[in-house]
Amino acid sequence: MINITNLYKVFNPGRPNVVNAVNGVNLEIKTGEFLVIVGANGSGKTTMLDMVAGSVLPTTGSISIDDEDVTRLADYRRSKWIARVFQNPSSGTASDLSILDNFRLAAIRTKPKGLSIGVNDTFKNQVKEKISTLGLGLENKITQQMGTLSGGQRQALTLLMSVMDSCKVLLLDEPAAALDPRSADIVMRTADELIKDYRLTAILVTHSLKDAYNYGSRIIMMGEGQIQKDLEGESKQALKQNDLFAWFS
Ligand SMILES: Nc1ncnc2c1ncn2[C@@H]1O[C@H](COP(=O)(O)OP(=O)(O)OP(=O)(O)O)[C@@H](O)[C@H]1O
Repeated sequence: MINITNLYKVFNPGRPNVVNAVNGVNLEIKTGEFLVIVGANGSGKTTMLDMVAGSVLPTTGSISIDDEDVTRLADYRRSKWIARVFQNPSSGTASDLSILDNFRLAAIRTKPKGLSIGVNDTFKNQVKEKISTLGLGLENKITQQMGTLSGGQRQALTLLMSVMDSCKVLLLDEPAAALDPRSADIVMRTADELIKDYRLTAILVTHSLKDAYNYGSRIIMMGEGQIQKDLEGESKQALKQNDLFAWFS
C-alpha cells in the first residue's frame, strides 16, 4: 500500500519563477490497485510520480510504502519495491547488451553489487518462456542486441524485466506514448496482465484517454497540483469515454 500525506512540491521557492507543482495531495493506493492519473500539461502528474519514485524530494508531506516511510529515501534505495517504465523505450534497457544479458541484469536489480547470475539453460528457458507470452516471437532472438529492436518490442521487454526481481510497485510514465497503435496496445495489455498476475500496485500517467478508460481500477484527474476527481471500483467501471473527454472540456 502507498500512503501519500499532505504532499507539496515547490520548485524554485522564493524566486520569481516559483512553481507550486504539487499542492497538498492526500492519496491512499491499496495493494494491487491500478491507479491511472490524467490531467492537463503541467498539472503535476510527473512530479507526483517522481516523488513516489524518489527522484524528486517533496517540499513537505510524506510518502510511505507498506508502512515504511520512504519520503527522504534515495531512489536507488527504493528500487527493492519500485520498477519504473518511461516514455522513451531506450531508458529501461541497455542497447549494447543482448536481450538475455538485459534479463540477467534485471534478475539481480535489487541484489547487492558484485553479485552475478550465471546464464545456464534453466535461466535461458525461464527468460524464453516469459518472452513468449508477448507473442512477438522474440523468444527466438534472445542473443540479439537490445538496440536492434523496435521501441514497442523494447517497452514490452522492459515491462517483463521489471518483474524478474522483487517488485511491488510499478510506475508507468506514458509507456506507450511514443509507440504506434499496435505496439501501444501490446505494451498496455502486457502491463495490465503483469499488474494482475503479480498483484502489483501500479500508477499509470497518461494523456491517452483511451488507455485511461480501458485500464486501471481507479482514475484520478489532477489540476494545478491537486486531485480534482477520483473514481474507483464501480464508479470507474461506469465511467463512459465521453465523460472522460468532458473532464477536459
Ligand atoms: N525541475 C523542475 N524545475 C522547475 N519547474 C518544474 C520542474 N519540473 C516540473 N516543473 C514544473 O512543475 C509543473 C508540473 O509539472 P509536471 O511535469 O509534474 O506536470 P505534468 O502534469 O506531468 O505535465 P505533462 O503532462 O506536460 O508531462 C509544471 O509547471 C512544470 O513546468
